[in-house]
Amino acid sequence: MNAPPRHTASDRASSNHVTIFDTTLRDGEQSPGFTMSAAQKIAFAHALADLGVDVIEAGFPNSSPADFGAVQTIAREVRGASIAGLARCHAGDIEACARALDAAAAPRVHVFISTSPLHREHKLSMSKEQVVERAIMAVELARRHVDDVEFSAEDAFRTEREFLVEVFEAAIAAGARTVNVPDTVGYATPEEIRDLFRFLRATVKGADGVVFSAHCHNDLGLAVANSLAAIEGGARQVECTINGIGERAGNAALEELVMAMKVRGGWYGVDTRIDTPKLLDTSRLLSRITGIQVQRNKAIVGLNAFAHESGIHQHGMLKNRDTYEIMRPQDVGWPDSQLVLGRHSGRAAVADRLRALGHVLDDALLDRVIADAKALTQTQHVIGDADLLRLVEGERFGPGWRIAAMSLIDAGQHTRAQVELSDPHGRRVRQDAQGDGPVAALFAALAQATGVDFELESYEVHSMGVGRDARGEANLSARIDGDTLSGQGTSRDVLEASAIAWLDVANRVLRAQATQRVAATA
Ligand SMILES: CC(=O)SCCNC(=O)CCNC(=O)[C@H](O)C(C)(C)COP(=O)(O)OP(=O)(O)OC[C@H]1O[C@@H](n2cnc3c(N)ncnc32)[C@H](O)[C@@H]1OP(=O)(O)O
Ligand SMILES: CC(C)C(=O)C(=O)O
Ligand SMILES: [Mg+2]
Repeated sequence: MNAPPRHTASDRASSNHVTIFDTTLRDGEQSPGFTMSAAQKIAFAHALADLGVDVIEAGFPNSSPADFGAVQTIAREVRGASIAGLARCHAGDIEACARALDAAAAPRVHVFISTSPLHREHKLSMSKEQVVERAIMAVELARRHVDDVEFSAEDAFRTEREFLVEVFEAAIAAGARTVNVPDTVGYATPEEIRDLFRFLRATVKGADGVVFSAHCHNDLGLAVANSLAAIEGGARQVECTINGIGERAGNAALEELVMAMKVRGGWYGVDTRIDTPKLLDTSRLLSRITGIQVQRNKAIVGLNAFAHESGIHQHGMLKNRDTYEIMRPQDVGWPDSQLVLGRHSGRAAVADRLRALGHVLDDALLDRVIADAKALTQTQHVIGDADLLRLVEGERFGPGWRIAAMSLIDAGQHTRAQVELSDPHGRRVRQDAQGDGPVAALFAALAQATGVDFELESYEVHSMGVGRDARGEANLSARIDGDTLSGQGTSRDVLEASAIAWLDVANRVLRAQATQRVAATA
């Protein structure tokens, strides 16, 4: 214990480095739906250290034996970041916190007490004098165990300014190195927060020797904006969480704060140690652990953060990415931006995607494929590569056989499939066949109906799209006359997607046969 901190508090207070204090495992974990097991907390703490956060608030050790154990293991195993534990201004909490942090290379005890009139009167039943006494007791006791002590004035934003100054001065005199100014209920606006930090830094005795920290909640959706305003006001630590999880509407989202500081570095003039290309993986790890996904339009890590569907934006992106992107997707861990083809897409994006798939179409053919694609968006939201290729082949060579109807009947050890196919000339063919399972029965019926048969080299089905628009995509390939032909199909029903993929191959075989016949008679 008592290992010297890597930088003194006054170094950090005056530098342009903003300390990233991650509280995903404490404020995040204490909110409904985000409780984690000890093993999950430990795995996530390693990911946070890898990401480059400066302080990991690992939990509230006196809240339960499980949290004590998790904080203790994190303190023993995780290196590269300070490990903090939370404690009330309560001797038992502080002793437990110090014990849990015993093996940490850089331990921090974080003590807190409410200072606002509302909390003093209704929650703590304490006078101002009692709150100050408790704060001093707690910081002094924590300092007997560790050098690095943080003091938080819970509900600071709704506290009388002169009393806040008094409490912080007492905490600093007792040995606190970081003083945290939480907007516990997310009530502040950016202008007010900036002003409060400027006031505190100018007024509190000993302010130059400590780091001022912001801890903003998101009840009005202002947590990130308020944290950035606090930095403008002189805060040099921000408390935040991955994906913005935390009490009620959450805390400031780490990934948003860090990227705002990076992308708008010229404005804020500060930096962090975060290895930003790891942001997406860290966010996804948290989603896997908690089972809660971020919304598609979430900044930085949502599925739409670098996806463009509308034609005007896609056209701009293809000319110069800066038209519609303020950062590179790779800077936060995405492989690239995505131009999604859908109802709002235009010619430039369709032509570009087709070029990437090896098809350069003349204007007339491209117009027809675009019209077909727009028609397809009546029944599906997203046009995948398989859809686009089938539309091109359909326009070039005629659409070939299509599924008009299909059904499957479980007949004990076998399955019977019945298919009805149609073609653009009005021909219809109906066939049924038996197989070991639904896929075998279906493919046998298709082979008999079309007169084309082949052995599959590969066959796989996976999902594409999400929610109401989730679809199955089937991909298969077959070796025919020395060539490998592949077929793709999409549908809400994976068996129908498989049948479409099978017919995709059969139609190519039939077209090739027709072309050979024409050549032979010419
Ligand atoms: C803004 C925040 O995020 S604060 C952190 C919130 N996190 C949590 O509460 C998660 C962990 N909490 C717990 O596991 C439990 O609440 C415990 C173990 C801390 C306490 O449990 P209990 O002893 O059953 O008390 P309970 O939760 O009902 O009430 C809290 C008590 O702490 C007191 N208290 C609250 N904050 C503080 C504080 N900062 N310093 C001193 N005492 C405090 C309350 O006045 C109340 O005291 P009382 O029991 O004498 O009335
Ligand atoms: C414990 C403190 C820092 C807190 O989480 C809050 O005030 O929101
Ligand atoms: Mg909080």
